Amino acid sequence: MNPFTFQNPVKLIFGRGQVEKLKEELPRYGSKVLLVYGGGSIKRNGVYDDVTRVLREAGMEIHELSGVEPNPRVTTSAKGAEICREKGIDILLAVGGGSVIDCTKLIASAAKYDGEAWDLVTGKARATEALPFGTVLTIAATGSEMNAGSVITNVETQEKYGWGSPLSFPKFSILDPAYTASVPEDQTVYGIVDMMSHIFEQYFNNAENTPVQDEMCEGVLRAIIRTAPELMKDPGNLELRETIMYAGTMALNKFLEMGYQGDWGTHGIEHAVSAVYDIPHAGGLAILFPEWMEFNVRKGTRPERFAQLAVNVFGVDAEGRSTEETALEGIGKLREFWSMLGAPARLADYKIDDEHIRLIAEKASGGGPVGRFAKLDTGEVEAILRNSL
Ligand SMILES: NC(=O)c1ccc[n+]([C@@H]2O[C@H](COP(=O)([O-])OP(=O)(O)OC[C@H]3O[C@@H](n4cnc5c(N)ncnc54)[C@H](O)[C@@H]3O)[C@@H](O)[C@H]2O)c1
Repeated sequence: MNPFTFQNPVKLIFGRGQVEKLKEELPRYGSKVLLVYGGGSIKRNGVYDDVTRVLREAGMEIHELSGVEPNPRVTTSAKGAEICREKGIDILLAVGGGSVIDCTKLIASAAKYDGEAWDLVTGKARATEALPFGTVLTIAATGSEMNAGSVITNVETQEKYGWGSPLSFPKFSILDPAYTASVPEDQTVYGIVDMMSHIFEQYFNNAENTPVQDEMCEGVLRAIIRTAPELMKDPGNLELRETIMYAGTMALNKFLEMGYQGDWGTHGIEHAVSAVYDIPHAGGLAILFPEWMEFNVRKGTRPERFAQLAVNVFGVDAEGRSTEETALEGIGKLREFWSMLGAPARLADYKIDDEHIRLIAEKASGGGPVGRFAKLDTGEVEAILRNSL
């Protein structure tokens, strides 16, 4: 293990009916709340009514920012920051998925920053102050509800970057599995792909002596793999929703990533793809991850790590197989699993051809090699993208 310091200050409030806890949590920070949400799914499934009722009962003055896009735009965060300054907002409440939460994280810091919100995303400036914010999660996927990361798109420059700061942890997050029951089938699948991808990013690391971390990653993956097919058959089952919701949070609240740093290269490549083509983040990951894995196994980048995943998570029998064969068998099982759920497998599924592949590879590797476990150069990223067409 590498030396590490771990801190996660998010108060996690999990379970049915827990939205009532907003009454205790919000007034700690003041009385003016900016409710941030997306395209309106929360109005159709009753979450908006629940939340606004509790806010009224708590005596909060409610302001709203709606229309946060999937793959949230920097312009929307800038607009939110403006509202915060104009109205003297005390606390933000994100009600939605990763997109709404990520947008809210940037609003919180941009509201206290005297410059362009995009500066905070590119690293040109660092947040030194931020408004507090809480979340009510409505889709199991990103883990944004319990981490300090945020992914923001600049449509004008065709850039999409992850950023974060110690100030962008939510003060609290309320997770009611019943709120995820209305998530449509395709988004449920994307969420499952996303959380599995987060674990893969962490699992592929170069630290030594990480048996506890390995078993934790493998255990969460096995639970997801057991639960997801049942959930696809029975989407209203709240016990299955609960398992998947908890798994999504555990996959990226950094409890799995102590003592090492994960690869995170595939996320970098996907962000470059979805900055150029506005595709769902996890749809891109479902296509790219197996190709990233296969590329590295064939290149000889620690194939034993991929073989360990194959055996311990996908139940591949290593008997009579070489390490490489075991690893490739596991990747085949991952492809089968995601296809069985209905995830896309090729960039062509999104009508993406080779026109901008070089540009995407350059965007992904602009700041140097991509990934930590496997440091890929632009040519190698381009090869993975071409294998994904
Ligand atoms: N901050 C992080 O740690 C992190 C990690 C991974 C990805 N991301 C980013 O998060 C974004 C994706 O977030 P996401 O996967 O949570 O999805 P999302 O927030 O984009 O939501 C996906 C879709 O599901 C709908 N939806 C959400 N809840 C619903 C419900 N209860 N019922 C019906 N429809 C519902 C939304 O309206 C939206 O159309 C991407 O921009 C991605 O890059 C962030």
